[in-house]
Amino acid sequence: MLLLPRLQPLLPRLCSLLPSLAMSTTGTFTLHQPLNYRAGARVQPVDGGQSEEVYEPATGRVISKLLCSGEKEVDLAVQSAKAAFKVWSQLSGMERSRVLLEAARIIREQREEIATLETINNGKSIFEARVDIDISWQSLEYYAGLAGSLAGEHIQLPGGSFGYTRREPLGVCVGIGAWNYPFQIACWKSAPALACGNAMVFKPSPFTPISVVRLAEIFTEAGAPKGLFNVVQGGVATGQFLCQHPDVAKISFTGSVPTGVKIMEMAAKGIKPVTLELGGKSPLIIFSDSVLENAVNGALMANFLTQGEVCCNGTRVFVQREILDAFTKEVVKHTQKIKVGDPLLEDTRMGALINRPHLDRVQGFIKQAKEQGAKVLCGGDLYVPDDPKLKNGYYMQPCVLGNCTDDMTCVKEEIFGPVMSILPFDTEEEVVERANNTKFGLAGGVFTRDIQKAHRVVAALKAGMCFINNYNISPVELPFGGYKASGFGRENGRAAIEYYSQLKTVCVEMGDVESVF
Ligand SMILES: NC(=O)c1ccc[n+]([C@@H]2O[C@H](COP(=O)([O-])OP(=O)(O)OC[C@H]3O[C@@H](n4cnc5c(N)ncnc54)[C@H](O)[C@@H]3O)[C@@H](O)[C@H]2O)c1
Ligand SMILES: C[N+](C)(C)CCCC=O
Repeated sequence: MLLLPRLQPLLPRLCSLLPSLAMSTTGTFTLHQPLNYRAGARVQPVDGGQSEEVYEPATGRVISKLLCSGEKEVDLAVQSAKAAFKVWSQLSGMERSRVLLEAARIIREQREEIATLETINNGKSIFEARVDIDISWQSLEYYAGLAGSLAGEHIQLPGGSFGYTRREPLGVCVGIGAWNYPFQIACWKSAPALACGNAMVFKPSPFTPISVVRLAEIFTEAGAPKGLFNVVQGGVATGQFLCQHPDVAKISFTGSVPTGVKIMEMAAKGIKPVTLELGGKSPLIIFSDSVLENAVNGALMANFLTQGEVCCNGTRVFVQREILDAFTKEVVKHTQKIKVGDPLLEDTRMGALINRPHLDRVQGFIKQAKEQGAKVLCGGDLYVPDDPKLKNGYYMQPCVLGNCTDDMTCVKEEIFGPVMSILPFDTEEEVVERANNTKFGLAGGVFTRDIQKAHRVVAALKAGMCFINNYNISPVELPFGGYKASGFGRENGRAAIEYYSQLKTVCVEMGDVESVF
């Protein structure tokens, strides 16, 4: 019941939007409304085939069912986006900006409701879900700010002739999302796409289909043309229909490396540009001259947000040998204090993992780590909360592994769970070489008081998103994306504009035509 007083002022609105949310504590929410959104309304897919159960990770309950969209429904969504694109792309940047600002305002106003939905469907703590929703509306505000200033160049040519460039939208963009940050991923994709004048069809992960439909409703409420942002639900087949659709101009994908490869293959066939935000196994390097408390807090931030299900997590924690014991002792002490349990309770800091198969997979990594010689310094076991309604939830104790070496599976593969591996090192040269010895290149972090060393080391890291003396903060002004197998293209920051627009060059002759013939 802890959230109810906080939700009280919103109750009339919540009751009208999602009747069961107003009554929700963990274990009470159900949703029977359609989960597709097309042409400004929730709809059932015209050719909905397979039905998928949607779970509440905190309890293991089925809370909704989605119908996977087939080829016809995908086509209707794309046609709806195409129609909206005709109108939206003709607006000025300032006009588009106003709609995005209004959407950001509505998200702020409904922060608690959306964060609650996210927590119920994803399993992350309400504390974190609120931060995700804040980052989401900030993304809309940021691109609303840029929309009015998107412009080309004027270039003088001989004899008074000149050229100019126009920054134009691409058309209908497809967004495909992962389940760890459902609402935030949709905002990171839709905000720059819409600011540039595109329309979007978004497919969330079938594990977390719920909150993105709220985003679609909010865009409509904010004054976007009907069809500007559509949602189709489904898994592999629905994603493939989207990627292969001839009227889709661009695909922005967040997910695993193997799926990223398939997306790129499909995009290649249609010569469509792609943005790939893929997985990682990022290094966090802690030098002996770090402020120990900051380094420990940084390592916790780098490993345990969203139950460790974070693409850019710094899961290979390299610690300089002089402080290995002191760092390990502190990090274990703090990890043991992380409150695991009901994600809707205010003091919970780690909720439930996304589903049973994923929890089993993470447990498998820990078992294998032990077999390969790693030592469990804390956590790693399944956690069964006392509250009977949480008995079938997907909980585990956050885990710190010591005695790790670079060749262990837990150090090489993305676990996507709350498992930190500690690796000792001696010299700067050695640690840079080991940190880069991975197929991934999403992120990296350095803790040191030596400013020259900090910049030298991040310059040497082969990773797209580097942190000095912090980790996993996400200002929307900063570009985010990977090197190597972690993908390419950028979300956030001005850089994302490049990936949602194209440049037209216009050459203007002011004199007569001098033919060479
Ligand atoms: N770099 C980032 O920004 C970022 C952010 C979040 C998650 N991730 C990565 O995502 C992975 C976890 O997410 P996941 O399990 O949802 O990934 P996933 O690759 O299994 O699925 C991602 C999305 O792709 C869809 N999909 C699956 N196969 C498809 C196909 N053949 N064609 C079209 N669409 C298809 C899924 O339905 C889902 O919506 C991790 O590897 C994580 O690192 C990366
Ligand atoms: C908001 N974070 C923590 C930087 C995560 C970004 C998305 C990666 O999964």
